[in-house]
Amino acid sequence: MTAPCAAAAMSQEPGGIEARLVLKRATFTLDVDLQLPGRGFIALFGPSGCGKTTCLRALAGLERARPGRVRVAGATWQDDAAGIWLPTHQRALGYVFQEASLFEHLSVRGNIAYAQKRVRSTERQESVALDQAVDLLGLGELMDRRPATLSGGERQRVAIARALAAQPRVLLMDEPLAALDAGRKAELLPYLEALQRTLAIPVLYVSHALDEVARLATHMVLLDAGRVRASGSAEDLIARLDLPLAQGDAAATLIEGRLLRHDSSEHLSTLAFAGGELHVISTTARAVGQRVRVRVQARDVSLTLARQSDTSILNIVPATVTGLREDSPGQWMVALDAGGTRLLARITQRSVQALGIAPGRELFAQVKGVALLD
Ligand SMILES: Nc1ncnc2c1ncn2[C@@H]1O[C@H](COP(=O)(O)OP(=O)(O)OP(=O)(O)O)[C@@H](O)[C@H]1O
Repeated sequence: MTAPCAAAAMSQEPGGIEARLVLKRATFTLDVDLQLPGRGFIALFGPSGCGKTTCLRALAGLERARPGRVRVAGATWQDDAAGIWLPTHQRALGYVFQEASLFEHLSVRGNIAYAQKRVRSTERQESVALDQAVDLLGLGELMDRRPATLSGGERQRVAIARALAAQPRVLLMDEPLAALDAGRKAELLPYLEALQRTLAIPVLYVSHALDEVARLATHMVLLDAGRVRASGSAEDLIARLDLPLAQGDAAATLIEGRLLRHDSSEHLSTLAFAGGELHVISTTARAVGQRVRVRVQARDVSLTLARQSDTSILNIVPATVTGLREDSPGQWMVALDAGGTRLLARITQRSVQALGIAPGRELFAQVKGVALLD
């Protein structure tokens, strides 16, 4: 944790993360080859036991992959072929666990300062960025408090700020919300979203909660039994019919757009995306032109062959069917392309037959619910 780098809104040199990791255990083998972007939230996603934590620990050097090769932002942390192995404390990384282990005898300020001290003084050029991290995590009011007086969510915010104070080139987060109840999770998520928008370093984020991933992830790695089943943009992976994410009640798609206007009397924002416009209820006024991301659940999308006019549904988008698959008895998942944006609709088998739904069919997607994510 000694190299200089951006903590918050400063730019990281290009390079991203490259990792070739093979780690064999008695009943499990991690065998992955990852090329990941140099910024954004990268979700490591998959069922329990698929190797998410092992992958994070191997990247951090807490466990030794053999063979292994890890490069982060141009720095080589491990290359067995070249005889290079950096122990964890020499890797410029921050690690946030399920439960924050803070120094109980130090204040919040003391905890953060401790991490900052570990960065060599010649490399400490990021104090502005650190202030930003403290700001982003809303810690201003808490700086003099002792950990014992903080809620679980507040402790996690301190743990994240402390990890950023070490000027990491990558932030590793292992299910940081898993130990929190629903209320605390909801409190912490907006802070994570702020980090997602602002941090110039990549965040590898382990989770098996699809709703969390849908809110935060820009890139996704889907792991299955120690191997990479798919890696790509969260928008793409989440909507692929050949992957298990586009299944059941939780199936949803992510749409990126720009805010066109906001009507404060109706609390209605309109955003433009590649497939047209979407209206979404929003109680906070936002700057026109701002990038916004919305989530549309497959169960909230219905299909019509002709554009409806006498309907309470505001969002009607022309789309083309790209594929379909049986989702559960009597229910089908239909994949759609709306001007290059992926959408999913979950409809009954009877409707599939009645409307003649098949790849290439042009129709209209009626979107009943749109949730604004950031
Ligand atoms: N210290 C260990 N010794 C032996 N096997 C282990 C050890 N730690 C984990 N495993 C096994 O390695 C596999 C991958 O575990 P890992 O914790 O990486 O999975 P995970 O995807 O993070 O799971 P979860 O979502 O439940 O946290 C599992 O089969 C697990 O039982």
